[in-house]
Amino acid sequence: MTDNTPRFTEAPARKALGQHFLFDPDILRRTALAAGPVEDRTVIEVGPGPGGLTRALLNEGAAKLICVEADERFASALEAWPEAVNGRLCVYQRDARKINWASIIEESGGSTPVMIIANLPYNVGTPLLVDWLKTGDWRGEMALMFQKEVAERIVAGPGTPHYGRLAVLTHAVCEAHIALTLPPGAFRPPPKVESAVAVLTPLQPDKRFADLATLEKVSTAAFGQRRKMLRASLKALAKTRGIDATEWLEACNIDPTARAETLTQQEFRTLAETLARA
Ligand SMILES: C[S@@+](CC[C@H](N)C(=O)[O-])C[C@H]1O[C@@H](n2cnc3c(N)ncnc32)[C@H](O)[C@@H]1O
Repeated sequence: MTDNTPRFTEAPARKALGQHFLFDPDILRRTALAAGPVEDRTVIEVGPGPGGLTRALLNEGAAKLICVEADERFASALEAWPEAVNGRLCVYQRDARKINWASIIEESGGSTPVMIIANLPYNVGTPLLVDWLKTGDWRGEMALMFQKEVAERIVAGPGTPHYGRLAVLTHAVCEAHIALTLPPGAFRPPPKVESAVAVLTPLQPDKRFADLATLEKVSTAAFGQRRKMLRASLKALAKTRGIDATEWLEACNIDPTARAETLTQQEFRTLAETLARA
């Protein structure tokens, strides 16, 4: 197998683009396979950089690999790879925050559900994830490298310190666990903190919660003032719908003096459903 991965010294890291690169073949293979086999699948990779994970995904048999990279140095190097020339690798030099994912999947001839596997730039990882969670029809399994604390916020359950909006939104549509934790020294240049790969697997369609927009409003309000009782933290949101927060909570069989961190996924769903009907 040809290895056209440029070496780190050829392209100094750009801090503003959150560039911390992986070169260890074992780590790259484990990341590529963290969400399951990629063989014969269409995969999206955001931020391929010098292409270590890209090469691992191709070596593991991804049928179509769609890469979105903001840095023109890396995008143009990847465009010269033989897989890009023969169409198996599709490179888009773009800002991933501005991508219409459904249209690039169609344009590149990919098949759904599409896996998303990426070592994400720290500053854009969370908004991208929230965007993908809200996308129902084309997204499949995801294996996403974040700073460890963000990965912990994604997989957290009720009553734990990292439980918040991100966990509530994630568990509305996916199961999630941490597959791999990496020390700063695994990257070049090393970041300041540890990193971890969060694996998200879509729930069966009948187990998914459809109204993520309302769920996001409820969880954002509830955790926005996480030390407050729910009757206080949800007061302003309830008012926008002309309802009383205490009555709303009681109608959902939730103690109005409880705090957001104790609510289960089902209780958040019930709150969102009731609010949407108000
Ligand atoms: C943490 S590095 C990962 C690089 C490579 N995947 C690896 O594991 O070695 C993040 C990559 O995302 C790219 N990037 C940063 N912001 C981006 C954006 N908004 N859209 C697309 N790519 C972006 C960076 O240029 C960089 O290549």
